[in-house]
Amino acid sequence: MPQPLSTENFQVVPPSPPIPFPSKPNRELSWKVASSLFVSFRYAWAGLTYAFFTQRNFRIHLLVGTIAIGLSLWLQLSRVEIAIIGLTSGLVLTMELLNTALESVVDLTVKQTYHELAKTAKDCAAGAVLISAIAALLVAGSLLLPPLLAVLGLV
Ligand SMILES: Nc1ncnc2c1ncn2[C@@H]1O[C@H](COP(=O)(O)OP(=O)(O)OP(=O)(O)O)[C@@H](O)[C@H]1O
Repeated sequence: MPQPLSTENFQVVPPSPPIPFPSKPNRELSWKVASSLFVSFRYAWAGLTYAFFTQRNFRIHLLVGTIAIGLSLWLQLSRVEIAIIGLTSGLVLTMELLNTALESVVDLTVKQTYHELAKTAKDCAAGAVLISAIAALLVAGSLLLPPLLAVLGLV
């Protein structure tokens, strides 16, 4: 027959106070917070122009992505195919921007000193860009290349 539960082995925990729902972001450590949506876009644009003028790889990926989207429109691929090519091109550029952001944070943290963790962070970020670029190549190879070769009369 089941024994009635005893409270002897239980610890009475007072109920914790409810966690207040944050009405404002906690950004006390930030030097500056964008005051409006328009200002946020301006900072985002500043990041994009910084990456464009300082990162050769970003410029290359932007050019290749633009060519890929232009070709997919010219070859009249389906809407889904154009969307996949657009998404993949955007992914590579996004990875490149995140890589640039992470490089800046690492440099800010360790300056010009060697640190094994700095190396891991930068190498992994570079690896992420490489993976996205390989994925983009696969997408281009399977969606763009066959119709392009057909239009050029090579198959
Ligand atoms: N502070 C550091 N400590 C240890 N290794 C570092 C440090 N800074 C850079 N490295 C090594 O040097 C490599 C190149 O660094 P860099 O800052 O040029 O990054 P990157 O990703 O190659 O740059 P980019 O994307 O501009 O080509 C890194 O991948 C990392 O292996």
